[in-house]
Amino acid sequence: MPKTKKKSVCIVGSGNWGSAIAKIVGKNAARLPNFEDRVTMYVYEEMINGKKLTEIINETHENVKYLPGHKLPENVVAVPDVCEAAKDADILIFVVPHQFIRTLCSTLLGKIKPTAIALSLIKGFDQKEGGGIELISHIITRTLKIQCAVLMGANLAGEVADEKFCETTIGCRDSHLAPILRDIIQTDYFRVVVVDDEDAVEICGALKNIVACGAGFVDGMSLGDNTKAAVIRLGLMEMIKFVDVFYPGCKLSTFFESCGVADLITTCYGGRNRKVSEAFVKTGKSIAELEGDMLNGQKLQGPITAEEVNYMLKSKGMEDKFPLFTAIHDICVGKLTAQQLIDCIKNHPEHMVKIEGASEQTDVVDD
Ligand SMILES: NC(=O)c1ccc[n+]([C@@H]2O[C@H](COP(=O)([O-])OP(=O)(O)OC[C@H]3O[C@@H](n4cnc5c(N)ncnc54)[C@H](O)[C@@H]3O)[C@@H](O)[C@H]2O)c1
Ligand SMILES: O=P(O)(O)OC[C@H](O)CO
Repeated sequence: MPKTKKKSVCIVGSGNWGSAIAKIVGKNAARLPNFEDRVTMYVYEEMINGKKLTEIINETHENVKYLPGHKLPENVVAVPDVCEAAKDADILIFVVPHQFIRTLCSTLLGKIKPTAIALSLIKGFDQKEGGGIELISHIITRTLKIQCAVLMGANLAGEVADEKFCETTIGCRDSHLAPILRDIIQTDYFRVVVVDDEDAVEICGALKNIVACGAGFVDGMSLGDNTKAAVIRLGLMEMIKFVDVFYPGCKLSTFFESCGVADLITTCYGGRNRKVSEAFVKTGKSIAELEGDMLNGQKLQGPITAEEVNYMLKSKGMEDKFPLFTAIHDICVGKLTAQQLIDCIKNHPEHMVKIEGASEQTDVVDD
């Protein structure tokens, strides 16, 4: 029987989530016979107390800046040059803040194996000229001409690194590739469900970050749990509508996977977007300033995603159909105050009589 060639894995990114996933992928690669032991991890180089972060990671096996307190497996090797890190990889796991993906893809063009496949863990979109958005996995496929599946879920990096039980969703249309991706990711505490609805999985991961900002504004104003639940529910309804309108053919069932309602909940309670948005209301500082003050180099995705979505909604004249997404964007850029959030959603299009045959208008009886 011919032996199947072992697959080599590269993790493109080494932030908070990149490092947490490196812990899992490194252990799985060393444990499973189908993968090369050595996993490369592209690290955007920076100096920490006069020493290169790559050197610190390779010597101490800890990403002291983005995931302090957690040991990475010794077979995970930090590499500062992305082309060097990716050149031999059969599987490229992309996990950088979404604002950096275009540049990274241009750098990698022509420098990777043509047979490589990608898995994107990146939550966000990119603006397309002329008023649209592009999914990050589509950018990877279009630029690098390789297949790209996605992984999204209720996965706060710190909790995953602590090995607390959670679920995740892989969106992959290729039935041959799906089990390979599942195997490199799954552990007994990190359980994987694979669905074929790739685009919806990715869109859920991006849009929930906008809703998390809304949840943070509500917390900042101490409006309580009922209001926060309303924002989360309206956010979910806008997420579903967004997919329905712009990506028809996706499945409603995808919203009930970890990438949907579960990620929405965890981000609206424990995420960075929520935390910074709460501080935005309480301190009056700008989002950019708070990101710098509070996140030690980690990056917020919600406000930029709100801007990307708004760019598209505006160009299509559809801002009023998505009042929550629109209000959150307007608050982030200072066009509205957080206190105006509730005014924007109290007449939400979701608030209607949902009984077939009933009139939307209250009948007025003349006397
Ligand atoms: N952190 C989480 O809990 C979590 C969980 C699930 C998904 N995600 C998603 O994963 C993606 C990556 O998030 P993260 O938490 O790993 O990153 P992060 O927020 O920790 O971002 C910091 C990373 O960006 C890198 N960086 C800074 N400037 C750069 C540049 N110019 N070019 C390339 N890289 C640069 C830094 O070196 C660092 O590795 C995001 O889309 C995020 O939404 C995050
Ligand atoms: O910390 P956030 O708000 O970027 O959210 C992190 C993850 O996406 C949660 O799954």
